Amino acid sequence: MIPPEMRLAFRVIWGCAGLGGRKRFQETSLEVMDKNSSLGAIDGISELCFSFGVVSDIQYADLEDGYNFLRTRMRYYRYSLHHLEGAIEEWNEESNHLFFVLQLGDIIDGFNAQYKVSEESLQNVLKEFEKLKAPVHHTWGNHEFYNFSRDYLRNSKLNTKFLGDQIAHCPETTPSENYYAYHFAPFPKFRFILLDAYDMSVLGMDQSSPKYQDCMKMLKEKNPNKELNSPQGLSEPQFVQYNGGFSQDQLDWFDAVLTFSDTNQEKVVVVGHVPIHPDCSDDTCLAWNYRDALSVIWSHKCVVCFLAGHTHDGGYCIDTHGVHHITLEGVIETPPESQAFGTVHVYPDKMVLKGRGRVPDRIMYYKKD
Ligand SMILES: Nc1ncnc2c1ncn2[C@@H]1O[C@H](COP(=O)(O)OP(=O)(O)O)[C@@H](O)[C@H]1O
Repeated sequence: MIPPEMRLAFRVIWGCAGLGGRKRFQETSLEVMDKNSSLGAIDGISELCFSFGVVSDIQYADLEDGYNFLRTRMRYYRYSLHHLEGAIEEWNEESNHLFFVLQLGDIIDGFNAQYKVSEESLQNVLKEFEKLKAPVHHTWGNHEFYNFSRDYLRNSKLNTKFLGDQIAHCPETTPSENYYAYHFAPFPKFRFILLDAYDMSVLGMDQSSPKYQDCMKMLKEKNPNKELNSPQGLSEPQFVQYNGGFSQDQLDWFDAVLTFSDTNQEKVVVVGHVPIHPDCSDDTCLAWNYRDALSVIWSHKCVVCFLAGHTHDGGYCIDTHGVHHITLEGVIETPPESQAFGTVHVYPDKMVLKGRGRVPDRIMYYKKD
């Protein structure tokens, strides 16, 4: 489904020519290339289709700055809201071609729950997002579950499943209500899939449910430590409580959507809070069954990239199947003098991430058929 505010722009673009809006966006495309030397290295004749914003791990709390668990990184709990404010101002300046923003999860910090201010803090952050001229797609991370139950999230403004598309003649591409995942096509031949990386998890779940019991059993089999957040001594260090994974049910749905996209010759961007490739993340921050998600992706040709957050340090790799993996630098560990967000410009042959502050620029060429 195209958000109402995008429909006019969409019609103008699609009315222009072939793979979308060539005349309308050519000027913008050259402007983007000129502004940044590393992007300027690409031949500027490629034409912009649309753009989208990315931001991750805002983790807002009305608290003094403090360290992470390992005391290696400072967290700027209060300033994260100012960083978001700055990002929204810049995105609004790009609003003629910015179709939407992806919020990659951990929107407020778990400390809010301890101080019983989760709802208030969430409102503060959502109030900032309301200033954005484009719609926001929200992903759920571990900190969503430190603050809220899954049932609460389902009925909250963090549930943006209503922005998802339905493919009527292909019912297997409709996600189940058992996990928070959906797909949407903002532009002809481009599809975005939001995955639920805490579908299998011990966070935010009704502890009397069979699913919770199964997940706890699996976690304890993989992690014998008394403290389930500790990866100490594990051969598979991703099996800690603050990570999660994908159910077979969700993976089957994911596979069905990618089959549709392959047939429809689409380019696909996959989004989840938790990274799924060891070369773009710390081993302790990967999804429990990241290999299963990679196998699904690798059995299709349509996936261009996987976008994640969670690790805060950021990361990038291109895997053996030509899929790009970007782990976005977290807003929460970004000092006031810097920034951490980006805009991805989508072209017929590549996607170009224009990073701000700690987020580096990246060029993601599509695989050759
Ligand atoms: N190595 C570790 N050993 C034990 N507990 C840990 C370890 N690393 C993190 N934790 C705990 O796991 C939880 C999540 O860690 P944290 O770094 O805050 O996650 P995030 O990066 O998502 O904010 C916190 O309660 C933290 O204290």
